[in-house]
Amino acid sequence: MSLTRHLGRGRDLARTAGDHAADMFAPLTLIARGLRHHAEWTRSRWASTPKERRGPTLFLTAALALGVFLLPHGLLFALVALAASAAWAGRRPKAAPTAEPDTGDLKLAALYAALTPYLAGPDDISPLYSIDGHYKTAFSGWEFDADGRLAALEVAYPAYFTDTEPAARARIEQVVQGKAGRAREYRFDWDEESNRLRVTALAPLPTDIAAQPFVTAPGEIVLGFTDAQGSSRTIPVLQAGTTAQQPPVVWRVGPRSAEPHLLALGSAGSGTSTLLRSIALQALPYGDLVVIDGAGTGEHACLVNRPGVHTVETSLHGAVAALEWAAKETERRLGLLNAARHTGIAAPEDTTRPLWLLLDHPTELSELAQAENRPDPQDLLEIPLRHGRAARVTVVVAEDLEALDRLRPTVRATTRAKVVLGPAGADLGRAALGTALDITPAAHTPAGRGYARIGAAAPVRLQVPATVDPLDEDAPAQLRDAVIGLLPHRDTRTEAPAPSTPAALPDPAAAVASVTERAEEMVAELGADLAKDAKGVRSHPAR
Ligand SMILES: Nc1ncnc2c1ncn2[C@@H]1O[C@H](COP(=O)(O)OP(=O)(O)OP(=O)(O)O)[C@@H](O)[C@H]1O
Repeated sequence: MSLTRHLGRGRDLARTAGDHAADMFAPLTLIARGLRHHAEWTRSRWASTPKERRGPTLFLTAALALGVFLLPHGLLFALVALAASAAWAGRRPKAAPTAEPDTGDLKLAALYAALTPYLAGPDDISPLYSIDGHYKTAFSGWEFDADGRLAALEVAYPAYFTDTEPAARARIEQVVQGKAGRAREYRFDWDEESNRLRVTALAPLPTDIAAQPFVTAPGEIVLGFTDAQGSSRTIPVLQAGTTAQQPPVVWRVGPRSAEPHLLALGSAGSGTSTLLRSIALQALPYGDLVVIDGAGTGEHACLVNRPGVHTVETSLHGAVAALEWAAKETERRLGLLNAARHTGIAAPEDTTRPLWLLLDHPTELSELAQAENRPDPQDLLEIPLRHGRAARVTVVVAEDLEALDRLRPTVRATTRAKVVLGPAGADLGRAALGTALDITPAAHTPAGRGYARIGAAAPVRLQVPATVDPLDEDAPAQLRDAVIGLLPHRDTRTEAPAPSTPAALPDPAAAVASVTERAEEMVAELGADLAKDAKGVRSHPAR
């Protein structure tokens, strides 16, 4: 007989002996389990018995035990009864703890199943995603919030998934948002190098910040507020009666700004006019405004006749006149600034005072202009848009998202600060911001909610401060008062107001001539060798 057979027989014998022993000791095990159960029951009853009743209970038990003991064969009967009841109690298998269905487990399994059709490869030998697979093979980390909602998730995906294609990404993002809850926004961080996707649910942005003076440097405009990731600083703001630190989305304007003009797009009622009003209130203490309300809804009527507001136009005729003046004013400023730069003298004060052209729904006027065969207001914006940065002229255009195609290429190309408000589909959002969003918007967004992109930076979330129309009687009185408090009055201007009507401003050619004259005088004083430079000033026409 070979050694292997010996070993095999030995194993069989040992297994048989073990089985016999288990059978033999089974009743004892049963009784022991029952006794343990009885002991636990007794302990819990004792613990739940009030202290004052413990003495009598103990006394009654001892009396019963003594009675049983004194009975003929009482002890024997008691032991048999105890063993029988222990055997009965021990017979019942210990009730498995009723496992609460883990909702997190169910949610992750559902998400895994939903992702499988998009991420499974039919020819994959060891697939991360398969019909009978488990989510733990693909999900490497997850977090749930206090309400049991998915807060963060890290997902691995196969290398063959086309993660560079926006459409493929969008499909996965839609599935994740659908399963994790459409009421929230999610940030999708695609790590293409390691084939991992990190999903983070984003907390809603505060909607209770009203219009107020913001702590910023001149030339900085607070477009709204974002999350900590979207801003490098915080500013103090009055919020719900207290001062809180909030991260602002700041847009810098002026000659050193790489994004001197802004385009705000949004669906109807999403809050683009409110954003324009918020910008106007922040710009007014340091600059002058020309407002064109193309929709003619009178939403900017609160600015009429305010110091620093040249005009608020709602008609095509008025808009064309104001924009023609703005184009000439841009040229006048450029001419004076160029001349001042050549001669080394300080530029006249009225050339350095910021001028803001705020246009709400200009495409409506463009259509009207086309029908009436009049100059298109958008064409008149060309000079301020192209040369506004040097001339301290800033253009802000607010338009309906649907009218994006009706905006002139110059307007779209030169407005390098972008805002999109309200629900925008992935394609429209990308067209408006010039890049794909790595955040999927929530199904319902409050007014003034959207995304901002300053230049080539990544888009950030944005909530515009509640800057309601003070003439809107439906708006809360508190919010209206906040705006009224910020509207300038004659005695609250921080700087001398610029001429109140466009016609009152000096003629650009005359102004250039006067600076040239002053330059010539200086040149004469400084000597003959500077005379050449003086001729140079004359030969530079105002562009
Ligand atoms: N940031 C905000 N906070 C609170 N309410 C806002 C905000 N933005 C807009 N609203 C409110 O939403 C409504 C619509 O706002 P608004 O008129 O600015 O939208 P819009 O995009 O200009 O709409 P439309 O294009 O139809 O003119 C108004 O009642 C306004 O008070």
